[in-house]
Amino acid sequence: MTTAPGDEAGSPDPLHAPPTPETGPVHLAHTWEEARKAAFEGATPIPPGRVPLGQALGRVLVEDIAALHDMPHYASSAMDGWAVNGSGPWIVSEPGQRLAPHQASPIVTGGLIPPGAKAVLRSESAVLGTDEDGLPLLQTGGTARPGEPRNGQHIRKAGEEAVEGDVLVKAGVTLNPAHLAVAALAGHDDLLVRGKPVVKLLLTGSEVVAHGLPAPGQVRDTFGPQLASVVDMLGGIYAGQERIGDSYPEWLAGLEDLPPEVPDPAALPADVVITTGGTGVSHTDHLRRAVAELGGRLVIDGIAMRPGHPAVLAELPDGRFVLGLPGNPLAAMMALSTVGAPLLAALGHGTMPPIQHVPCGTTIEPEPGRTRLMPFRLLYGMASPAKHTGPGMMRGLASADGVMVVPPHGVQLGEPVAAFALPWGPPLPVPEPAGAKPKTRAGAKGATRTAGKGAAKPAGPVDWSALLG
Ligand SMILES: Nc1nc2c(c(=O)[nH]1)N[C@H]1C(S)=C(S)[C@@H](COP(=O)(O)OP(=O)(O)OC[C@H]3O[C@@H](n4cnc5c(N)ncnc54)[C@H](O)[C@@H]3O)O[C@H]1N2
Ligand code: MOO
Repeated sequence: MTTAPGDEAGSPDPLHAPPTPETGPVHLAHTWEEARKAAFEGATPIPPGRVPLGQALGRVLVEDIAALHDMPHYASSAMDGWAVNGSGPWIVSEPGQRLAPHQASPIVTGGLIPPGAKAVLRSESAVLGTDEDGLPLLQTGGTARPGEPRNGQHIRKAGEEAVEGDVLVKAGVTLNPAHLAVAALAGHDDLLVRGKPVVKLLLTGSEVVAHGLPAPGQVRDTFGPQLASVVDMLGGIYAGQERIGDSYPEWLAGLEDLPPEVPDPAALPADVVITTGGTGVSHTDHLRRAVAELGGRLVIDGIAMRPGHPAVLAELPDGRFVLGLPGNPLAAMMALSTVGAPLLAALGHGTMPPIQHVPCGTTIEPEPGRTRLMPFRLLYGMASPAKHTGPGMMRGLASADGVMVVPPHGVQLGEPVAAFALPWGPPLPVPEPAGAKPKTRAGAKGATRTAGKGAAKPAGPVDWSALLG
């Protein structure tokens, strides 16, 4: 928690103040664009690794899945009934033994076909009686059709699905549940998949409570409920969270990644640790000091943007990245979009998250020296800044269609402004090239009819909800 006076309303502070001749230039190492680039270029794609089948869903396969044995690997019965050799009647012998001609033995579905067996007679097509010596004798009967059982009937032959070495799934696919089942049938316990960053969360702040209504001085945690899913949407593997207070030893231990007292073989080592809070300059903000004590280096130390300017990206000597998000909820999500999204994309073999342009629905005044990230709602195809977007708020982002990247020199009404989609939201609309004709399908159900030259009525009812903020 930052105990120095906050900057909720944009009051002067050492980092936000514009440069003056007295103070000299404010040093925020990176512009918004530079920070994205530094995060993307500072990370190398994680090499492929083997993961157990239970953790392979959604991963990209790097090595073909080939059958490690014939599938099925033994001949088995497809029915409950009798394994038989030759035509009936059959003398009944012990299960599993070699069958001589005119011998049969009981078998269940999936059971190993005994040597000598030529077919399986379903139990409902068989009648078990006795011969004149009182010994068990099997005959066809019941529902048996003429000629039943034919040679090979109801026997699943070994190798009828695949023979050893057959390629079942080609490298490059994104693994679905059926692929995992095939891999199991083929005898695999794990698969070689493309690297993907494992992310752990370190949520800090002794004032943060995870349940119920917080007392004055406490805040309800906004990160626990959302960050795991956002990490997943950004291409990471969420691997758990730890909550700590504001003391330096807790920070140090939280970042140290000491092996647990009881080792957990299923635990994944983190590639990225995302911390929340503690990026400020008060006596309770320990991120930079802990990184320094662990021998880490700062890749990004502050970004000329708002909100989210104190964001930090560091790399520890063991190769883990530490992404320090500011404690203010909206600031944290903007820092995550700016630094976390490119970082996770690069580690996971992805491309730089795209930036598009949307027409700005209002004029936004210049604010020299920093980029502003403004959640917006689309209103008649124009980006209109959402309300309730203070650094500590989430209401505006919760109703937003995307985030505008407003350059320091501002934007004019109608001018295209850079923007990005939200990880959980639909893609931003692609603007139609100037002069493009509206698409119509002649005779299509519900197609808009043009009334006169080029005039088109809106296709559906007008959505006024964006006006409500
Ligand atoms: N003297 C200065 N003070 C501050 C500056 C500055 O430049 N000079 N920058 C302000 C800005 S901007 C931000 S952003 C914050 C960064 O603060 P920290 O990263 O150190 O975070 P904390 O101080 O721990 O918390 C800030 C704020 O966020 C609340 N918080 C923390 N965790 C959670 C959570 N899990 N869920 C909801 N809210 C959380 C915390 O209670 C504080 O209100 O520094 C400013 N100050
Ligand atoms: O407002 Mo701070 O800019 O929350 O990052």
